[in-house]
Amino acid sequence: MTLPIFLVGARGCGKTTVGLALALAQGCEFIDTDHWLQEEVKQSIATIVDNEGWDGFRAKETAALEAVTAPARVIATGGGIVLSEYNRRFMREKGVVIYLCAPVSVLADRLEAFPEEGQRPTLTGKPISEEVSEVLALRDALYREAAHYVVDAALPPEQVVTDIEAALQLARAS
Ligand SMILES: Nc1ncnc2c1ncn2[C@@H]1O[C@H](COP(=O)(O)OP(=O)(O)O)[C@@H](O)[C@H]1O
Ligand SMILES: O=C(O)C1=C[C@@H](OP(=O)(O)O)[C@@H](O)[C@H](O)C1
Ligand SMILES: [Mg+2]
Repeated sequence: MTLPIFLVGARGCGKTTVGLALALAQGCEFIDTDHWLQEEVKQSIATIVDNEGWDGFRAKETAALEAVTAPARVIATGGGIVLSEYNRRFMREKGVVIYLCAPVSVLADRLEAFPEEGQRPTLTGKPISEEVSEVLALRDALYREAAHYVVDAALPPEQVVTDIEAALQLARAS
């Protein structure tokens, strides 16, 4: 049975985009915790945060992570999933965790081009570039703590998929 594959990393690193391509390449099912949750509660993340605050969203996010975790799935998580120690341990124990790592400039360029405000309400109230830099400084160590493998997510999506597949080969051989 194939373990679930969890993709973690900052907003804009490509978890959703690369996750879908990886699932197609591996013949696995693809699930995105944010999409699953928004469909489940019929509300955008921005609305959940408006109504219940970030703590309310984080509790729902953990429940979504638990609900979607199953073998033979590629699971794209939200950028803040690693804030919870429970989530970090859960993913490491249940599957293979890949950190899609990209520099602030790449992340900020992507988020400026495709902000998707309903899915990504501001975390700090600051301009995108400043926010990305501040948030990544706080979270990079958490992504690394959660991950079994780190890949360069600044590369084109097809190359990121190939690099993840190489990491998965290593994981399966060990
Ligand atoms: N490797 C990549 N190269 C170029 N653009 C990318 C790459 N990965 C994602 N993108 C683009 O960046 C934006 C954010 O990607 P997304 O997959 O939603 O990131 P995340 O789910 O990590 O927040 C999208 O518009 C997507 O097309
Ligand atoms: O970084 C974060 O705290 C968040 C990232 C978003 O997902 P993406 O990383 O897919 O944009 C989404 O879960 C929510 O807006 C919170
Ligand atoms: Mg996403």
